[in-house]
Amino acid sequence: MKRSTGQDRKITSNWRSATQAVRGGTWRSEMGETSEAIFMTSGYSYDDAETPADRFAGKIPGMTYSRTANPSVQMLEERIALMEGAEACRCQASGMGAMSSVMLCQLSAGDHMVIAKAAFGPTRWVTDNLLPRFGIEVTAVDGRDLNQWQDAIKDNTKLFFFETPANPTMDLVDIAEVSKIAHARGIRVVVDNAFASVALQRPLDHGADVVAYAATKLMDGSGRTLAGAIAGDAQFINTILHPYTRNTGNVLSPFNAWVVLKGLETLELRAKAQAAAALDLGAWLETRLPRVLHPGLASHPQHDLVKKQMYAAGSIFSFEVDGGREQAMKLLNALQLIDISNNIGDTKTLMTHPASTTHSSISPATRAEMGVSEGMLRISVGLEDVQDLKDDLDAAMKSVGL
Ligand SMILES: N[C@@H](CCOC(=O)CCC(=O)O)C(=O)O
Repeated sequence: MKRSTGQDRKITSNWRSATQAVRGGTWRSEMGETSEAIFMTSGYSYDDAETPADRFAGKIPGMTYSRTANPSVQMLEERIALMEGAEACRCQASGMGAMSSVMLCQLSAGDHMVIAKAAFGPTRWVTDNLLPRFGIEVTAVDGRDLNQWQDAIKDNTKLFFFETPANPTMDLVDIAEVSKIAHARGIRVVVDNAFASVALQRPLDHGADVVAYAATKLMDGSGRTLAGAIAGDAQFINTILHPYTRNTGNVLSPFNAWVVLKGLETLELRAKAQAAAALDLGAWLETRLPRVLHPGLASHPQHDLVKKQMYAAGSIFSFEVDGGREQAMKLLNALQLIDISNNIGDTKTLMTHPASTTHSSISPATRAEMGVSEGMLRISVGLEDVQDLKDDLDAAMKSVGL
């Protein structure tokens, strides 16, 4: 591959996904390094005074300051855009940096947005507490019900936002149908795709306008760094999102961008292997517990939607124990191998009690409304041998009478 081949869309858009994940976006320095370079610099220097003036004026391309652009971050942005089938991408400092930016960059006082009520706790904190402070109205709907999306639309509705699968209820949203409803009224559709990842679901292919990520999760894949990303059409990314992030400073560090670049190289292998392990574990757990919420299982009410919009149901699922918070905590405490951890998308299997961790920032009433019960546990399946995970869960469940 030549030095700038990875940045040439005429070439890279013809590559298949595995090739894009390994080589897309790569821009080599004059040293010809094979691994992407980490440009740990905040600023840039110029050979003459006219060059920065021309770059700031947009007359010539080039870096000016790492809050605006950085070569390592730009390589990651191009790779993600390519993999998503998007025209452009901008990275953010964290997943919630991405979610808050994608809302705040396009909404103004007097606007209205609709969110699927089953969502990550801090996302609901932003929509329920922060946006109303700036005069932005939010309606939360059951994302599974197309009529509720339709009925929630007002003359000032600008944005539909949803997670699919949703954290941690595993509700799915029909991306194509909800996008049709939105587009009929000129509403932009943003999908938080962190639970699936681009390896298992490409929301833009199904009609969504923008895809947003905690790249912290499966994109990094080894639980090393916080990162966020937003991909979509060039007009939105470059003229609506970028001025917002450039001037408010929610940007990714070059080192963290490099970590995610390396993670993307193995994303497809990991996502598929972890999804297969999660399905195996979910089917086994279903023989032991009354309620396993896994869209890949035939028992999930939206199982058919997986076939329509996902390659596989993903590596994360939830289940419930009858004994509420007390029994859920005891089960976690009895684990020997699986980590008690409120994160997802790691090669290590992680389990958490959402009501007391990832969804603790929202009220008990909102949690109940979205279906996050006190007895719910969420598992993010890693790359260990599935039998070892079953043995660990089996012992823990027996110790709490399950
Ligand atoms: N999306 C992840 C991130 C876990 O984040 C936290 O546990 C922090 C929650 C907070 O800020 O309130 C997940 O769901 O695991």
